[in-house]
Formats: sequence, structure tokens, C-alpha cells
Amino acid sequence: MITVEHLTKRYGAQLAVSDVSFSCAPGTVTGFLGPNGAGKSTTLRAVCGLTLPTSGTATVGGRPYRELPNAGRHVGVLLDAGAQHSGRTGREALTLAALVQGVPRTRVDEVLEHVGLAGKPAGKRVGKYSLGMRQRLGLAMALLGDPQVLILDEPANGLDPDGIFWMRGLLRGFADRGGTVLLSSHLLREVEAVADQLVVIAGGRIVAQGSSAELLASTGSLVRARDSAALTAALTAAGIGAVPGLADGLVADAPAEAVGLAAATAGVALLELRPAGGDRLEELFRSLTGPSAGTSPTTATQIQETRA
Ligand SMILES: Nc1ncnc2c1ncn2[C@@H]1O[C@H](COP(=O)(O)OP(=O)(O)OP(=O)(O)O)[C@@H](O)[C@H]1O
Repeated sequence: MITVEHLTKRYGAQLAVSDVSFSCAPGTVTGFLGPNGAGKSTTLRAVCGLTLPTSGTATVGGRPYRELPNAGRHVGVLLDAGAQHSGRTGREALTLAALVQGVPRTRVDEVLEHVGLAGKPAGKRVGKYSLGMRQRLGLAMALLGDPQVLILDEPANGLDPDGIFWMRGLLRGFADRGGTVLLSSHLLREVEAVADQLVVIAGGRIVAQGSSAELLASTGSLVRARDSAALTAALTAAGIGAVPGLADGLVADAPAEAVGLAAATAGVALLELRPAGGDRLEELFRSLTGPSAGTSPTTATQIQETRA
């Protein structure tokens, strides 16, 4: 279990994280999402005892990370895939870590196999590794002590689509066996497929959190007409709110049936009409990461209101 309570971190005048609270339960994958500079790494560093909070607490299994005896046996951490010594081979780096953690050497071969670095890649110097291979080695390091908790910062960086698919399977399997996974990303789609729970942070504050099913579900519709202005007028006349969606469509605050009826009543021909699915969260993301980011902050209350 990871528990973050009222975590705040200031760097001088810079407020990096403000009053952040969330928890991650065993058996689940939590996606920690937010645009660049949102406060993801600062939060993860605080959970891993690498950054002292200005106020608030972060614990793993009920204890601050720094108080965990032989932390690597409890928590696997991958914060920076580039942190490995470039002159050592992957196998050497893992063997050294196994010695420090008191892990049997046989475990080195197991994790090398597990992350797809067994054989030739294991004997290559880390300096010659691609970014994807470094991520795999970082994951092997995190898994080495057979921990119950994994904390990973942007683990898909540098992985190709096959690698991303593989990693999702690995994390899903870890959680399905009772493990707790917290992974950060600035890409919604990257974590959507694997996360049970989402925590969205922007400007150092939590702007949305809940189960993926809850956040990605929507009662709204995605609708597109040749004449967008006429469609907007038809929806307004029917008392249905709408915001610009992807491409030239609208995300309407009503089920597809009500939207279709409103358009038909006004004689507006539709090109597309379907349940919006995760478009609400996509919209939230666009508002956080798009050109207008910061000019109209979206709060958790707002996302809840629009879905009500
Ligand atoms: N050591 C530091 N000193 C001063 N400011 C910092 C420090 N570390 C982070 N910050 C600031 O805190 C804010 C949050 O940064 P953080 O790295 O946590 O964001 P992030 O969500 O991980 O971003 P990214 O996706 O770009 O890695 C940013 O404004 C950043 O500039």
C-alpha cells in the first residue's frame, strides 16, 4: 500500500507539489498522469525518500521509505533509467545490486530473462545500451528484490510499441499477483490500457482521481455535423451543453439518443454520433497540455460536474 497525505513540496518560491493526497492498493496499477512539470517526479521522489516534503507524508506499507529495512526487498524503484554506471555490463550492475540487497545470484538470471535482456544483451556495457534497453535494465533492478510494490517514473520512455505492450503485460501480471504499482506518465493513452486507478496532477495539484472505469466512462456523446454552428444551435435549443472535441466534432453532455433527437428536430444532418467514452478525460488532458493550458484550470469538481 502506498499512501500520500497532504504532500506539499516547495523549492524556494517554487511550489512543486501542493496538498497532494492519494493511495494505491495491493492488486492495482495506479497511473499517475500529468503534463511536463506537473509535479509527478517530485511526488514519486518524496514517496521514495529522495525528497523531503515541506509538509505532509508519504508511506509505503505504513512506513516512510527511508525507514524500510533493505528497501529494495519491499519496493522496486525506477526513477531514472540513465542512472546506471555506463562502464558495467547489465549483468554486472544487477549482480552488484543483488549482493547489496542480499538477493541470491540466481535471481539475476531470472530478472534478466523476465525483462528480455538474457543472453548477449546482459554482457553488453550499459553505455552501449539503447534507451529501451536501459529501461528494461531499470525494470530488472526494480524487480530484483522481489518487492511487493513498484514505483516507476515514465517507464515507457524509449520503448517501441512492442516494448510498451510487453511492459503493460509485465505490470498487469505483477498487480494481478497482488503487487502494488504506481507509474507516472505524461501520456494518457500509455497508461489507460493498464491502470485500474488514475490520479491526474497539474500545476502541483490533483485535478482528478478515481477508478479508470469511472473517469474514462462518460454519459456524453461525440457528435459531428457538416454545419457545426447549426449543430451547436440545435444542442443549445435542446438544453444540451457541448464543448469542442477532437477533430471538428463536439463532445455533448447527453446520451447519443438525446443528441440525435435534438439534431433531427432542428433538421441538422449528422456525419458522426457515438458515445464519448473517455473523451471527457481526453478533453481534460487537452486543456492541461494544449496551448491554452493554465488559462482555464480544470478542477476535479469541474470534471465531476460535467459528468453528473
Ligand atoms: N530540484 C528542484 N529545484 C527547483 N525546482 C524544481 C526542482 N525539481 C522540480 N522542480 C520544479 O517543480 C515543478 C514540478 O517538477 P516535476 O519534475 O516534479 O514535474 P513532472 O510532472 O515530473 O514533469 P516531467 O513530466 O517534465 O518530468 C516544476 O516546475 C519543476 O521545475
